Amino acid sequence: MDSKYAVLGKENNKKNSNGIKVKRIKLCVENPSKLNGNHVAIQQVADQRDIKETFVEDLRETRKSLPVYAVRNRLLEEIKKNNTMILIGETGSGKTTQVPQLIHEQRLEGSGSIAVTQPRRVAAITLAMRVAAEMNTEIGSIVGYCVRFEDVTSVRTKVKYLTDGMMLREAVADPLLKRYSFIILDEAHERTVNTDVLFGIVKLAQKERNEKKLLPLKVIIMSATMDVDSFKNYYDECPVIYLEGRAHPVTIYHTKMKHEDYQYAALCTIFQLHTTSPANHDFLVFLTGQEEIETLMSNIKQIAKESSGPLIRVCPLYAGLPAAKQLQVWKKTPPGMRKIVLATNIAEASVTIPQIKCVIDTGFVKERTWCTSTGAERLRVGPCSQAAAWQRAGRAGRTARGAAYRLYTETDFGARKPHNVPEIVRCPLASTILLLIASGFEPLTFPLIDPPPEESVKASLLLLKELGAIENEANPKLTVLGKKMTAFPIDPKYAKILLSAPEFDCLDEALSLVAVLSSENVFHMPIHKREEALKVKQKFVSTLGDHITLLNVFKAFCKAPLKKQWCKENYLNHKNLSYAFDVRQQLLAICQRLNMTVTSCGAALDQLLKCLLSGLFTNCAWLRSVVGGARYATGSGAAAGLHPAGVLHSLRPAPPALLYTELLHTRRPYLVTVSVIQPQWLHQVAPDYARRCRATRTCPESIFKPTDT
Ligand SMILES: Nc1ncnc2c1ncn2[C@@H]1O[C@H](COP(=O)(O)OP(=O)(O)OP(=O)(O)O)[C@@H](O)[C@H]1O
Repeated sequence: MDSKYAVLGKENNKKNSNGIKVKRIKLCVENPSKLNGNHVAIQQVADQRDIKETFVEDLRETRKSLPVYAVRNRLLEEIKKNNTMILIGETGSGKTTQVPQLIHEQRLEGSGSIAVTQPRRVAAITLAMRVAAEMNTEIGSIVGYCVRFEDVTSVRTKVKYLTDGMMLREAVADPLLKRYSFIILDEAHERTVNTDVLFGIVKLAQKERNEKKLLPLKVIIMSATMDVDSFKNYYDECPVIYLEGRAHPVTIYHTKMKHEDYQYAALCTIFQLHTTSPANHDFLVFLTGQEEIETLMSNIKQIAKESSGPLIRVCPLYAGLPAAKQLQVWKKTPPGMRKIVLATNIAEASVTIPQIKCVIDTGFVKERTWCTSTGAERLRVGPCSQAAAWQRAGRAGRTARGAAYRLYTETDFGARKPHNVPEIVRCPLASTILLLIASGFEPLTFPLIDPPPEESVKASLLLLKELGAIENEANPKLTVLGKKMTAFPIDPKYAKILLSAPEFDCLDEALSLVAVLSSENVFHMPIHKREEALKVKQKFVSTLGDHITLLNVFKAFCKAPLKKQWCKENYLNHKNLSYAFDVRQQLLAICQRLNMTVTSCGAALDQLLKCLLSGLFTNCAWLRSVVGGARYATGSGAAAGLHPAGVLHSLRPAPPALLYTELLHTRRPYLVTVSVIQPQWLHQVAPDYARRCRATRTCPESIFKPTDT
C-alpha cells in the first residue's frame, strides 16, 4: 500500500457476535401519509418482515466488529478537517453503512442532511433498511431512500440513500444541492455516467457554495477498488484515507482450465458445492441477464429433484424485477434449506445478503455500448473487470468467512482490464446531456474525470436537437418540449414518444407500451414447455410486430381478474407485467401533471407505430438480403438479423422497413422487439433525421416517395 496516503486502523478478523436477543424492533412506517413518497413502495418495504425485524443488540455488536468502527474517532477528525476526501476500504469494512451514521451521531450535518449515492436501486433500498435498523428507527423517517419511481423519505430524513440517477434529477431542480451538507458518492469505481457527472456537479456546487458563503458542502468519495490517482488529481489533490482490515476473509478459487460454456460450468459448480457444503451456506451466482437467470433457475429446480443435500430455494435478482421481488432475496430460509441467489451485476457492489458464504463468479457481464460514429447501441456480453471480480468476491465475506469460486483461470483474471471502462466513454449520453443543460451547465465544457469522445457529445446533441429537446447545438438551449422531457425519469427518446402521443391520438396505448418496454421480458418460455408456450403466445401475436403484440399482452393483463393465475396459464411473467403496470401509473401521473389528454387510437395502430417512430427514429432498419434468412441494415450501418424470439422472424415476405427497440450483440447481432413500418413514415415524423440519412446514404430513397396513407 502506498505510504504517502494516510492509513487508519488495524487488521480485524474478529467474528461478529451472535449476541443475545434483547428487543425486537419494527421498521414499518406507521403513518405513510406523512411521507412525501410513493405509498406502494412503502407498503412493499413494510411487507419485508425478515428485513425489518431484527435485534438491536445483535446489530450493535456487529457494528462494533467492523473495521470502520475501530477507527471512528480518527475518521471523524479527518471528516471534520477536510471538505473533500477519498475513502478506500475493503468490501464489507463498513464504509457505506457506518460513515453516514458516524457523521449523524455527531450531528456534523447541522441543518443540512447526508446523501449517500448508489449506482443501483436495490443497494440504495437495502442499505437504507439496514441503517434504519441499526439506528433503531423507522424507514422513511431519519433514514430514507429514493430510487426511480419510489421516494421513501420525509422532512425528518437526515440520512438518505439514493441512486445516482435520482441525485442527478435533484440537481436539475437545484444545481447547488443546498439541502445537503454531506454528499457521499459511493462505489466510485463503477464509473456509471450518472456518478461521473455527479463528481462534476458536487465539485462545482461545493465551489459556488463557498463563494456565496452558503452552507458548506462536504464531499466523500468511497470505494474498495477505485483508481485513486485519477480521482485525487480531479479533486485537487484531496486527501486519500485508507482503511485497513476487512470484516471476514474470503478465499478465492480459480478453475484450472478454461470453460467454453460458463452457464454449464456454473450449474456443475453449484451442485458440487451443494453436496459438500453445510445447509446454512447460501450461494450467490453472478450471471449476465434475466434470460440466463431463468434458464439456470429452471435447470437447478429440475436437477434438485434428484440431487442429495439440503432443500434448495432459488431466488432471482436482476434490475427488471419489481422491488418487492428483489427484496425476497433477503428473506431468511428455514433451517435446513439452502438459498441460491442468481443475480446480475446489480448484486455486485454495496449489497449484503447475510447468509451468502459462496460466490460463484462466471466472470461475465452484459454491458451497453454505443458506437459513436454510427449511433448504434449494443448490448454485449463480455468479461468483467478485475475490480468487478473483487467486488463480486466481496459479497461472500460479509457476515462470516466465505469463498469465491471464479469460473475462469487465474491467467484469464490477470489478463482482464483492472477497472471498469467508464460508462461515459461507451454509452449514449443524450439523457445525461439533457439533464446537464436543464441544470444550466454547458455540456461541451463540463468538467469530467474522463471526458467522453467529442464526437459522442456532438452526436448526442444532434439527437437531442432532432428530438426537438434543444435548439442550437453549438450553444444548446432547452426547448419547451425539452423541459417537459426532463419531467419523465426515462430516456428522452421514450419521453418524446409520450409527449408526441396526443398528436397521434394514442397516449393511452403509448403509456402502456413505454411501460412494458421499461420492464424486462414479459414472456415466460420454460425449456420443457416451449412448444406449448409458443402456441399460447399466438393469441396475442400481431403481424404488425412485437410492439403491438406486447400491447395486446398488456391490455389483456390489465383486464384479467386473477392476474397471477392468468399469467401462469398464458406463460407470461407476472412480476414483469406488474412492474409495467406500476410504471404506467407513474408515467400517467406525470402526463396528467403536464395537462396531457389521454386518448386512444383504437384500431388505428399505424398511429401508434408512427408515434413510436417519433422517438425511436434512429432505430430504423432496411431489408438488404433474404438469402439464408432476412438481413437488415440499420440506419447506423450495422448489419443484423431478426431475433428468433420476435414475432416477425418467420414472416414472409420479409418487410422492407422495420423499427426496432434494441440491437443486441450476443453471438450474432440481432434486432430485438421489432415492428413493421412504412418507409415513408420516417420522413413524415422525423424530417431532419431523414434528410441527414439521405445525405449519408444510410436509408433507401423510397422513404421520400409519396405515401398512400
Ligand atoms: N442487510 C444486511 N444484513 C446483515 N448484515 C449487514 C447488512 N448490511 C450490512 N451488513 C453488515 O455490515 C457490514 C458492512 O457493510 P457496508 O455495506 O457498510 O460495507 P462497505 O465497506 O460499504 O462494503 P462495500 O465496499 O462492499 O460496499 C457488512 O459486511 C455486514 O457485516
